[in-house]
Amino acid sequence: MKTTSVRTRIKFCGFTRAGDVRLACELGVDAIGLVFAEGSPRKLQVEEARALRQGVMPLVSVVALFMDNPPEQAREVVRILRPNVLQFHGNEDDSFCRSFGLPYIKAIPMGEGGGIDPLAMHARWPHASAFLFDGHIAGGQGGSGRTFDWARLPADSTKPVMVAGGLSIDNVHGLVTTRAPWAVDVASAIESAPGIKDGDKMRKFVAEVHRADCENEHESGYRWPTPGGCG
Ligand SMILES: O=C(O)c1ccccc1NCC(=O)[C@H](O)[C@H](O)COP(=O)(O)O
Repeated sequence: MKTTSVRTRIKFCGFTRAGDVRLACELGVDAIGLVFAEGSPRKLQVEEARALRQGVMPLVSVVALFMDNPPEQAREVVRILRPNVLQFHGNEDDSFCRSFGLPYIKAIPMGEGGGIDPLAMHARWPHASAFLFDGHIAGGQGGSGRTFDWARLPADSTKPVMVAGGLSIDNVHGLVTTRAPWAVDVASAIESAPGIKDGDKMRKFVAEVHRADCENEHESGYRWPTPGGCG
Protein backbone atom coordinates (compact mmCIF):
# COMPACT_ATOMS: atom_id res chain seq x y z
CA MET A 1 0.00 0.00 0.00
CA LYS A 2 3.03 2.34 -0.03
CA THR A 3 2.07 5.27 -2.22
CA THR A 4 4.27 7.72 -4.08
CA SER A 5 2.73 10.56 -2.09
CA VAL A 6 5.28 12.58 -0.11
CA ARG A 7 2.77 13.88 2.40
CA THR A 8 0.10 12.15 4.42
CA ARG A 9 -3.15 14.06 4.26
CA ILE A 10 -4.77 14.90 7.59
CA LYS A 11 -8.48 15.13 8.34
CA PHE A 12 -9.65 16.36 11.72
CA CYS A 13 -13.24 15.44 12.42
CA GLY A 14 -16.14 16.51 14.61
CA PHE A 15 -15.80 20.27 15.05
CA THR A 16 -18.34 22.29 17.00
CA ARG A 17 -16.39 25.53 17.66
CA ALA A 18 -15.21 28.20 15.22
CA GLY A 19 -11.91 28.77 17.07
CA ASP A 20 -11.02 25.09 16.73
CA VAL A 21 -11.71 25.20 12.99
CA ARG A 22 -9.48 28.22 12.60
CA LEU A 23 -6.59 26.66 14.53
CA ALA A 24 -6.85 23.40 12.57
CA CYS A 25 -6.60 25.37 9.31
CA GLU A 26 -3.60 27.30 10.63
CA LEU A 27 -1.93 24.02 11.58
CA GLY A 28 -2.20 22.91 7.97
CA VAL A 29 -4.83 20.17 8.04
CA ASP A 30 -6.28 19.18 4.68
CA ALA A 31 -9.86 18.57 5.71
CA ILE A 32 -12.36 19.57 8.36
CA GLY A 33 -15.07 16.99 9.14
CA LEU A 34 -18.54 18.14 10.19
CA VAL A 35 -20.82 15.44 11.62
CA PHE A 36 -24.53 15.07 10.83
CA ALA A 37 -24.93 11.49 12.08
CA GLU A 38 -27.93 11.09 14.39
CA GLY A 39 -26.93 10.37 18.00
CA SER A 40 -23.36 11.65 17.70
CA PRO A 41 -22.22 14.02 20.45
CA ARG A 42 -20.56 15.98 17.63
CA LYS A 43 -23.73 16.29 15.55
CA LEU A 44 -24.37 19.76 14.12
CA GLN A 45 -27.50 21.50 12.96
CA VAL A 46 -27.08 22.67 9.41
CA GLU A 47 -27.04 26.36 10.38
CA GLU A 48 -24.33 25.72 12.98
CA ALA A 49 -22.31 23.96 10.32
CA ARG A 50 -22.77 26.83 7.89
CA ALA A 51 -21.41 29.24 10.51
CA LEU A 52 -18.37 26.99 11.09
CA ARG A 53 -17.80 26.74 7.36
CA GLN A 54 -17.31 30.47 7.11
CA GLY A 55 -14.12 30.10 9.17
CA VAL A 56 -12.61 27.39 6.94
CA MET A 57 -9.63 28.81 5.08
CA PRO A 58 -9.26 28.54 1.30
CA LEU A 59 -7.95 25.23 -0.05
CA VAL A 60 -9.03 23.30 3.05
CA SER A 61 -11.78 20.79 2.24
CA VAL A 62 -15.05 20.61 4.15
CA VAL A 63 -16.28 17.03 4.60
CA ALA A 64 -19.91 16.37 5.63
CA LEU A 65 -20.43 13.07 7.49
CA PHE A 66 -23.58 11.00 7.41
CA MET A 67 -24.74 7.70 8.79
CA ASP A 68 -27.99 6.49 7.24
CA ASN A 69 -29.47 9.98 7.36
CA PRO A 70 -32.78 10.49 5.53
CA PRO A 71 -32.06 11.56 1.93
CA GLU A 72 -33.87 14.88 2.27
CA GLN A 73 -31.75 15.75 5.33
CA ALA A 74 -28.52 15.00 3.49
CA ARG A 75 -29.74 17.02 0.50
CA GLU A 76 -30.47 19.99 2.74
CA VAL A 77 -26.95 19.81 4.22
CA VAL A 78 -25.44 19.73 0.74
CA ARG A 79 -27.57 22.66 -0.42
CA ILE A 80 -26.89 24.90 2.58
CA LEU A 81 -23.37 23.88 3.63
CA ARG A 82 -21.87 23.30 0.17
CA PRO A 83 -19.31 20.73 1.39
CA ASN A 84 -16.45 19.67 -0.89
CA VAL A 85 -16.69 15.98 -0.04
CA LEU A 86 -19.24 13.63 1.58
CA GLN A 87 -18.43 10.75 3.93
CA PHE A 88 -20.82 7.87 4.63
CA HIS A 89 -20.63 5.58 7.68
CA GLY A 90 -23.83 3.55 7.35
CA ASN A 91 -25.45 1.18 4.88
CA GLU A 92 -25.62 3.74 2.07
CA ASP A 93 -25.17 2.19 -1.38
CA ASP A 94 -23.16 3.59 -4.27
CA SER A 95 -26.12 5.10 -6.09
CA PHE A 96 -27.20 6.99 -2.96
CA CYS A 97 -23.66 8.16 -2.15
CA ARG A 98 -23.08 9.51 -5.66
CA SER A 99 -26.54 11.02 -6.07
CA PHE A 100 -25.37 14.36 -4.61
CA GLY A 101 -22.91 15.01 -7.43
CA LEU A 102 -19.95 15.33 -5.03
CA PRO A 103 -16.92 13.11 -4.42
CA TYR A 104 -17.57 10.69 -1.59
CA ILE A 105 -15.57 8.67 0.93
CA LYS A 106 -17.04 5.35 2.11
CA ALA A 107 -16.21 4.31 5.66
CA ILE A 108 -15.52 0.61 6.19
CA PRO A 109 -16.11 -0.56 9.78
CA MET A 110 -13.12 -2.55 11.04
CA GLY A 111 -14.40 -3.12 14.59
CA GLU A 112 -15.04 -6.81 14.04
CA GLY A 113 -12.22 -9.09 12.94
CA GLY A 114 -12.17 -10.77 9.57
CA GLY A 115 -10.69 -10.17 6.19
CA ILE A 116 -11.24 -7.24 3.90
CA ASP A 117 -12.03 -8.04 0.29
CA PRO A 118 -10.86 -5.06 -1.80
CA LEU A 119 -12.45 -6.44 -4.97
CA ALA A 120 -15.86 -6.71 -3.29
CA MET A 121 -15.49 -3.21 -1.81
CA HIS A 122 -14.62 -1.72 -5.17
CA ALA A 123 -17.53 -3.56 -6.78
CA ARG A 124 -19.98 -2.34 -4.13
CA TRP A 125 -18.91 1.33 -4.16
CA PRO A 126 -17.34 1.79 -7.62
CA HIS A 127 -17.65 5.58 -7.53
CA ALA A 128 -16.08 6.10 -4.09
CA SER A 129 -13.15 8.54 -4.18
CA ALA A 130 -11.50 6.81 -1.23
CA PHE A 131 -12.15 4.21 1.46
CA LEU A 132 -11.84 5.11 5.13
CA PHE A 133 -10.97 2.12 7.31
CA ASP A 134 -12.34 3.04 10.73
CA GLY A 135 -12.15 1.21 14.08
CA HIS A 136 -15.87 1.31 14.83
CA ILE A 137 -18.15 -1.73 14.52
CA ALA A 138 -20.69 -2.14 11.70
CA GLY A 139 -23.78 -0.16 12.65
CA GLY A 140 -21.80 1.69 15.34
CA GLN A 141 -20.88 5.35 15.41
CA GLY A 142 -17.55 6.69 14.21
CA GLY A 143 -15.55 8.85 16.58
CA SER A 144 -15.27 5.75 18.79
CA GLY A 145 -11.60 6.11 19.71
CA ARG A 146 -11.21 2.40 18.90
CA THR A 147 -8.22 1.25 16.95
CA PHE A 148 -7.89 -1.99 14.95
CA ASP A 149 -5.10 -4.22 13.66
CA TRP A 150 -3.59 -2.30 10.74
CA ALA A 151 -2.28 -5.59 9.30
CA ARG A 152 -5.90 -6.03 8.10
CA LEU A 153 -5.67 -3.00 5.81
CA PRO A 154 -5.83 -3.99 2.14
CA ALA A 155 -2.41 -4.09 0.51
CA ASP A 156 -3.72 -3.60 -3.01
CA SER A 157 -6.49 -1.01 -3.01
CA THR A 158 -6.66 0.96 -6.24
CA LYS A 159 -8.37 3.81 -4.40
CA PRO A 160 -6.78 6.02 -1.76
CA VAL A 161 -6.74 4.40 1.67
CA MET A 162 -7.63 6.54 4.66
CA VAL A 163 -7.25 5.25 8.21
CA ALA A 164 -9.18 6.25 11.34
CA GLY A 165 -10.04 4.80 14.70
CA GLY A 166 -8.18 5.55 17.88
CA LEU A 167 -5.36 7.43 16.19
CA SER A 168 -3.40 9.65 18.55
CA ILE A 169 -0.05 11.33 19.04
CA ASP A 170 1.16 8.01 20.48
CA ASN A 171 0.42 5.78 17.49
CA VAL A 172 0.04 7.87 14.31
CA HIS A 173 3.79 7.95 13.65
CA GLY A 174 3.82 4.13 13.67
CA LEU A 175 0.89 3.94 11.27
CA VAL A 176 2.40 6.38 8.76
CA THR A 177 5.85 4.82 8.78
CA THR A 178 4.62 1.23 8.50
CA ARG A 179 1.52 1.55 6.27
CA ALA A 180 1.89 4.92 4.50
CA PRO A 181 -1.85 5.56 4.10
CA TRP A 182 -3.08 8.32 1.81
CA ALA A 183 -4.68 10.09 4.79
CA VAL A 184 -5.25 9.83 8.51
CA ASP A 185 -8.43 10.89 10.25
CA VAL A 186 -8.91 11.61 13.95
CA ALA A 187 -11.60 12.85 16.31
CA SER A 188 -11.39 11.69 19.97
CA ALA A 189 -7.65 11.94 20.62
CA ILE A 190 -7.48 15.64 19.73
CA GLU A 191 -10.32 16.53 22.11
CA SER A 192 -10.78 17.35 25.76
CA ALA A 193 -14.46 16.30 25.43
CA PRO A 194 -16.54 15.16 22.42
CA GLY A 195 -16.61 18.04 19.92
CA ILE A 196 -14.26 20.22 21.99
CA LYS A 197 -10.87 20.22 20.33
CA ASP A 198 -7.65 20.66 22.28
CA GLY A 199 -5.18 22.98 20.55
CA ASP A 200 -2.10 21.35 22.00
CA LYS A 201 -3.23 17.87 20.97
CA MET A 202 -4.08 19.07 17.45
CA ARG A 203 -0.64 20.69 17.10
CA LYS A 204 1.19 17.58 18.37
CA PHE A 205 -0.82 15.28 16.08
CA VAL A 206 0.13 17.31 13.00
CA ALA A 207 3.77 17.35 14.15
CA GLU A 208 3.79 13.57 14.55
CA VAL A 209 2.42 13.02 11.04
CA HIS A 210 4.99 15.44 9.66
CA ARG A 211 7.82 13.68 11.55
CA ALA A 212 6.73 10.34 10.08
CA ASP A 213 6.46 11.81 6.56
CA CYS A 214 10.02 13.08 6.87
CA GLU A 215 11.25 9.61 7.84
CA ASN A 216 9.38 8.03 4.93
CA GLU A 217 10.95 10.48 2.51
CA HIS A 218 14.42 9.91 3.84
CA GLU A 219 13.81 6.20 3.35
CA SER A 220 12.72 6.73 -0.26
CA GLY A 221 15.50 9.20 -1.02
CA TYR A 222 13.13 12.10 -1.60
CA ARG A 223 14.08 15.46 -0.08
CA TRP A 224 11.69 18.31 0.57
CA PRO A 225 12.67 21.05 -1.84
CA THR A 226 12.10 23.95 0.58
CA PRO A 227 14.21 25.19 3.49
CA GLY A 228 11.23 24.51 5.75
CA GLY A 229 11.33 20.80 4.89
CA CYS A 230 12.73 17.92 6.85
CA GLY A 231 16.38 18.94 6.82
O1 LIG B 1 -17.24 11.53 15.12
C1 LIG B 1 -18.40 11.12 15.28
O2 LIG B 1 -19.08 11.39 16.29
C2 LIG B 1 -19.03 10.25 14.22
C3 LIG B 1 -20.32 9.76 14.41
C4 LIG B 1 -20.91 8.96 13.45
C5 LIG B 1 -20.24 8.65 12.29
C6 LIG B 1 -18.94 9.11 12.10
C7 LIG B 1 -18.32 9.91 13.05
N1 LIG B 1 -17.01 10.31 12.90
C8 LIG B 1 -16.22 9.84 11.81
C9 LIG B 1 -14.82 10.26 11.71
O3 LIG B 1 -14.37 10.57 10.61
C10 LIG B 1 -13.86 10.12 12.87
O4 LIG B 1 -12.79 10.97 12.69
C11 LIG B 1 -13.34 8.71 12.91
O5 LIG B 1 -14.42 7.85 13.16
C12 LIG B 1 -12.25 8.50 13.96
O6 LIG B 1 -12.70 8.79 15.25
P1 LIG B 1 -11.75 8.51 16.49
O7 LIG B 1 -11.60 7.04 16.64
O8 LIG B 1 -12.46 9.13 17.64
O9 LIG B 1 -10.44 9.19 16.23
